[in-house]
Amino acid sequence: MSSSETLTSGPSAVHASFDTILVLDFGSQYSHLITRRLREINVYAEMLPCTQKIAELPFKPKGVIFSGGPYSVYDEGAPHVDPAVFELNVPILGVCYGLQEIAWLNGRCVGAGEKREYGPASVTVEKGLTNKNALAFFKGMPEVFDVWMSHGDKLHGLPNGYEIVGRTDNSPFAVIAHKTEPILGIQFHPEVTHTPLGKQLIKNFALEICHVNASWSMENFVDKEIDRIRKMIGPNEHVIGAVSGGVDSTVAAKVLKEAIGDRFHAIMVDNGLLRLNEAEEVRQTLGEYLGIKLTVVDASEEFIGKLAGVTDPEKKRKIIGNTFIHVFEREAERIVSETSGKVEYLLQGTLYPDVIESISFKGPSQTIKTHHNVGGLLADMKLKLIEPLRELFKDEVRQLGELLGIEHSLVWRHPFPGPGLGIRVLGEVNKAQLEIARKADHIFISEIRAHGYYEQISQAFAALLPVKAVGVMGDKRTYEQVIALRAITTHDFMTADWFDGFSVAFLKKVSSRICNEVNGVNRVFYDISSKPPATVEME
Ligand SMILES: Nc1ncnc2c1ncn2[C@@H]1O[C@H](COP(=O)(O)OP(=O)(O)OP(=O)(O)O)[C@@H](O)[C@H]1O
Ligand SMILES: O=c1[nH]c(=O)c2[nH+]cn([C@@H]3O[C@H](COP(=O)(O)O)[C@@H](O)[C@H]3O)c2[nH]1
Ligand SMILES: NC(=O)CC[C@H](N)C(=O)O
Ligand SMILES: [Mg+2]
Repeated sequence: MSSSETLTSGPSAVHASFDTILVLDFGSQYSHLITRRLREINVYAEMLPCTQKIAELPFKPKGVIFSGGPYSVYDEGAPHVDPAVFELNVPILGVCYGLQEIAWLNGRCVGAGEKREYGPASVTVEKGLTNKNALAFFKGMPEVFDVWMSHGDKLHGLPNGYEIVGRTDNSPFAVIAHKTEPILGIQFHPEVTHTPLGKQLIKNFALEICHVNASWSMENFVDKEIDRIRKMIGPNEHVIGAVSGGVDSTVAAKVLKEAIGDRFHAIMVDNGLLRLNEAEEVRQTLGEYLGIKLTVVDASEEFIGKLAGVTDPEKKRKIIGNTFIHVFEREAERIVSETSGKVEYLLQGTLYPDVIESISFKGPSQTIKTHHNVGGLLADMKLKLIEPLRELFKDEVRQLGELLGIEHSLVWRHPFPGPGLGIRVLGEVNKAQLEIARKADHIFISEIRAHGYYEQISQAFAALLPVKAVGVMGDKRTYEQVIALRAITTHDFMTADWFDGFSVAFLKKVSSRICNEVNGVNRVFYDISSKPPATVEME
């Protein structure tokens, strides 16, 4: 979602207003959890790749955490920090690979262990500790505590200037601390919930060793952000915003509305791939609840025309993404001519996970799907981006939405992808197929709401499969299509489970309503695939 030039936060009030802990990512699948845990205790944290040049840091952190990682520090080509990080003179905590990195840079005392250690272990704090930073790190902790390990390498000695302050049966160097400097390393992972007191340790590092002011909260964030945006835009300019009715763009739009009032122009594109009554409902709710005037641009013929005859999912996604760009280009021109004002900025609802994905040390992962990308507008339209949510996780966005008084149902809406029904009608998309998918989806979601399942599920939809099956209706043979129902639960949409809470009676009702009410369908399947190996959407 975010282009490479926006990897770091750019001009932001955040660092000026909140003490920041920097997490340097060595590619662990848990790296972002460190950031999460800090935010949960009201400490602002940001993650950057471990290769970040310290001289180019856009802010001065109050402390640095080195994450875990899949590599071995002694391997050729293994990632290493810019040694200048030690000259920042701020506390450092190394986690797993991070600990090994500290040991490697200070005496090369790391090698492959005889035994790999995955799972639970128990740390015993050294008796009679006098190390000031270790005492601060263990503040409020019992002498023995459970932790979760995941490593194959280990320290085979102490790095210069360090001492052991905690050990486990298998790891004599489970917790080490520099004798005088505030630098610590731990072999276990405090960020995972399997380390029950891990959050306390992270808190101790941030508050007792880095002495951060733990003031990060949505309340504190929002006023500053609105103020920053207002100043950035100035008193005369207009801003165009792509608004879908989804949580992210709705909250972002509300922030802009607060900042610049009617100089914010919300645009929703009716791409013909929306759900039943969606454009009208979004127009009403945004107007009614948020006082935002939304222009719905009907571009359905354009989208559906361009999709004619295309069956390849990636081609479909690219066509949809590009067509969005054309529509926004035209809209920006229209606003310029109607207001005779300047339109320099485009609002986008980019979230922190989108940013994290693009900064991870692991580098660009293989493209599974091309997400339709309003960020593509950047190059084409010469518009600058305003991304008020680019530092936030989804649950923080929801919190912010509630704080801004956005109606509950809008804040807790399931996500709906930009390409919409275009990727839920599998294979070729045309009006007739869209109509079938739209009706089936409406029945499924209405029943989910009626049965009180909506908030137990992270996302649900019906998809139309491009296959036909034989059936019998009113004594007549039918040869019709198949609807697949999908409902998932997930924390972050990176992995997901299929929802296993539907009652049999519910499934019977949905299936019977779809077959009876939607012409062209004679079978209904329920998708019981998790992600991975499946994905949430089917295309
Ligand atoms: N039909 C649409 N009209 C205008 N903009 C759209 C449309 N669909 C998507 N977008 C833009 O694409 C962005 C990304 O879509 P995405 O679905 O990830 O976010 P969202 O719709 O705001 O929230 P949610 O993830 O809850 O659906 C949106 O924030 C919005 O800016
Ligand atoms: O705005 C979007 N534009 C897209 O192109 C897109 N593709 C998938 N999704 C949503 O992303 C989440 C994960 O979906 P997948 O497991 O199918 O990748 C799910 O919530 C999907 O609905 C999209 N959202
Ligand atoms: N989880 C980690 O950081 C693992 C670090 C290193 N690759 C090891 O196996 O010890
Ligand atoms: Mg959406």
